[in-house]
Parts: sequence; C-alpha cells; structure tokens
Amino acid sequence: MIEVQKLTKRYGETLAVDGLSFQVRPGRVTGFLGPNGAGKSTTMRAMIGLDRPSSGQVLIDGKRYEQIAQPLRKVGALLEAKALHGGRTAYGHLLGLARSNRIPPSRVGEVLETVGLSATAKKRAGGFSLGMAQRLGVAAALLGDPEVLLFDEPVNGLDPEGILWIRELMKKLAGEGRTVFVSSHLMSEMALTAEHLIVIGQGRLLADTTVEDFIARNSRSYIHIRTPEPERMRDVLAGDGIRTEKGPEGVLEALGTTLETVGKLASKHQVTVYEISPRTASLEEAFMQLTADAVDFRADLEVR
Ligand SMILES: Nc1ncnc2c1ncn2[C@@H]1O[C@H](COP(=O)(O)OP(=O)(O)OP(=O)(O)O)[C@@H](O)[C@H]1O
Repeated sequence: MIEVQKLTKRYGETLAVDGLSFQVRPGRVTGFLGPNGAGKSTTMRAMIGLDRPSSGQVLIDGKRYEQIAQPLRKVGALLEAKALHGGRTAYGHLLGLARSNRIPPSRVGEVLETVGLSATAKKRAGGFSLGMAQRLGVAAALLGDPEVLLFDEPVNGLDPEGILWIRELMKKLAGEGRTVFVSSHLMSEMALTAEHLIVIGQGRLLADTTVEDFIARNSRSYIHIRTPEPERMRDVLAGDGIRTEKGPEGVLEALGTTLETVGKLASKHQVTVYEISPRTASLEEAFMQLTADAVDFRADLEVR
C-alpha cells in the first residue's frame, strides 16, 4: 500500500504538488490522472525518493523509500523509459541492476521473457525503438518481483499491440495482489485499465473514486437539439419543467428528458428543429470538465 500524506513540492516559484493526500491499495490497478503539468510525475518521483518533498511524505507499507532495505524488491518503477545507457545491451542493463540489488541473475532471463525482449536481449539498447525501450523499462521494474509497481505514462509512444500488452500486464500484476499505480493524461485509457482513480489538477486532489463511480457520475446524458429558434425551444422546454444548457454553435442540450418528449413538445408548439438526438458526453469530456479550472488557471498564469 502507498500512502501519500500532505505531499507538497515546490520548484522555486512553482507549486508542483500542493498538500496532496491519498492511498493506493493493493490488488487493483489505480489510475493517476491529471492534465499535463498537474504534478503526476513529481508525485511519482517523490514516491521513490527521486524528489525530496518540500513537506509531507510518501510511505510504502509504512516506510519511506529511503528506509526500505532492498528497494527494487519492494517497488518497481517505470518513470522515464529513455533513462538507460545506450551502449549496453538489454541483458547487460538488467544484469547490472540485478547484481547491485542482490537479485539472482536468473531473474534477468525471466523478465526479458515476460516483456517479449528475449530475442533482442543481446542487442545494444541505444538502437531500441521507444516501444522496445518501454518494454525494457518494464523489465527493470519487474526485476525484483516487487509488490508495488509505478508506471508513469507507460503507453506513451507505444503501438496498438504494445498498448494492449501493457494494459493486460498491469491487470495481471494487480490480479496477483500487487499495488499497481499508473499515470495517464487520458481518461479513456484509464477507463480501460484502472479500477480506481486518483484525479489531480494543479497539484491538488480532485477525485478519489472507483472508475465505475466516475463513469456513473460523469457520463452526462442529454438530448441534443439543433434549431434556428433556440430561445423559443428553451422556453417551451422550461414550460414543461425541462432544464436546458447551451451547447456549442447554438445547440441546446436538454437534461433529464427523452427524445420523445422533446419531439412532441417541438411539434405541439411548432418550433422548427433540424436535429434532435440522444447524446452521452464522453469520459474524456467529463475529465476535462473536472480539471478545466486547473487548466484555465495555468493558462492565465502563462498569459501574464
Ligand atoms: N525539475 C523541475 N524544475 C522546475 N519545475 C518543475 C520540475 N519538474 C516539474 N516542474 C513543474 O512542476 C509542475 C508539475 O510537473 P509534473 O511533471 O509533475 O506534472 P505531470 O502531471 O507529470 O505533467 P506531464 O504529464 O506534462 O508530465 C509543472 O508546472 C512543471 O513545469
């Protein structure tokens, strides 16, 4: 289990993480979502002692990373795929890691097999594609057979096959009872992989919920109405107690009603309509809505 406790990280004037607290439990994939610059990488780096918190702390099974005797056996992390020595082979890279962490060398072959790099194990990692480097990063994370796994944007740069592979791997690892924490800036990706979600914006916690609950709360359904008389249409619907919101390009969105009701009311009051259709806002839209304020704030700052 990972416990983030009132974590704050400043880089000079920038408040990257702002009093963040949450827990990541074992046995499920927990997605870590936030727009670019929200503070995900900083939080993950703090989890493995790469970034010193300005205040607060992160505990892994009750200990700070620095206090863990053989950290690679406890926590495996894929943070930056490109952080490897180009002159080394995949095998050499992993063997070096294994030796310095008292992990049996036989484990190297096992993890290379798991990530599908056995055939290229003796090639220099410098010539690896991003997808291969990503797989090697995953192999390094798995080397110590750790209970806790951290993946920062693991699908970045992967082809569809690689994406599918990483999704299945994360689910499998969680299924084995491990704590799997994975960041992404795409809600749609998390909906396919994660069971639980931690959403942050501007370094602050915005949501700590199950994916199911997030979907139920945020997949807004409405009736999309395109009409040259939006004000009349709105009044007609309001007369029947139906709330509307303005959509893009003069479209009206009627909430909590049905296609039939809107159609009948339009006909009864002779309002011209070009289009009426049921719609459901995508999860991506829901996520963007949730984090909109955080993004707007940052945009404002950049303008000044
Ligand atoms: N080493 C650093 N020095 C100065 N500022 C930094 C440093 N690392 C991160 N920041 C700033 O801290 C904020 C949070 O960055 P972070 O990389 O943690 O966000 P993120 O959610 O991982 O975003 P992304 O998806 O873009 O990587 C950003 O404003 C970023 O510019």
